[in-house]
Amino acid sequence: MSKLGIFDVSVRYGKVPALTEVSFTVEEGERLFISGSNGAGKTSLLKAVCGAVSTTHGRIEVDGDMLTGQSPEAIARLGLTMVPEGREIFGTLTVEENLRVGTGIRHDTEAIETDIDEVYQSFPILGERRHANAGALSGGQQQMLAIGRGLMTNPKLMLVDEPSLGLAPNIVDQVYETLVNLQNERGLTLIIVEQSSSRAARVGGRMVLLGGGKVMGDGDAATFAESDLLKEAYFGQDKSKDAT
Ligand SMILES: Nc1ncnc2c1ncn2[C@@H]1O[C@H](COP(=O)(O)OP(=O)(O)OP(=O)(O)O)[C@@H](O)[C@H]1O
Repeated sequence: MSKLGIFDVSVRYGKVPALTEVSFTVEEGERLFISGSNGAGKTSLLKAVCGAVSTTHGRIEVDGDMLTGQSPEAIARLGLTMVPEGREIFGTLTVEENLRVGTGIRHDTEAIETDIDEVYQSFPILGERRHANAGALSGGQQQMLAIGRGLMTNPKLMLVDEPSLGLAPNIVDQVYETLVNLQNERGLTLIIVEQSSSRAARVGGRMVLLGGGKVMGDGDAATFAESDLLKEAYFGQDKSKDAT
């Protein structure tokens, strides 16, 4: 089970408000896109859920368990994992070494091997290149590796920060196909930061639109992609530009 509840959450960096009283819930197995312009608070929201930044107000719960105030490790043990923006893989380590990063504290040696095999089943190319340095992989393969590493904790809820960043559109298609397949196979709840509303609309799902650290809209991604609200969130009152 992994119902996520975000209630009146605020985050500040010193005097800079990043999120102001953000509230919404996410159902088990749902696919939710977080969208909004640069600086809207998307990454801060993911980090708050994972415990990587402290909240200054409000609470975050998963299945009624309070996440607020817990360490990132404790939150990961509850079944949440974050795939960071920029992927943060270790280029000088091999693909397999990257998957093993973070398993050092686990004692279930057999389960680790099973988890690695399952990642290779989901991403055959990673299995083929398991002994290659991760830095030698293409951008798309590195994104797959970052997602694969996230799977090593057997998450119920995966938060993915801008998986399309820096990738060619056809590679982005592949990354999303993989994410959707993983979701269908594992019953994952997915929360994905995606700046392109047209991309979110094509993949399909719900969208929470952030603007200036606040929720500006919450609804079907395809409906939002057509709406003025989206342009307002990206460009204030200037609706002449394209937010796609
Ligand atoms: N470590 C930090 N220190 C100070 N201010 C920060 C820090 N991280 C983010 N901010 C500020 O908090 C606000 C929200 O930033 P955040 O990165 O969450 O937005 P975002 O929607 O993810 O933006 P982007 O699309 O550019 O990644 C911005 O005003 C940003 O400048």
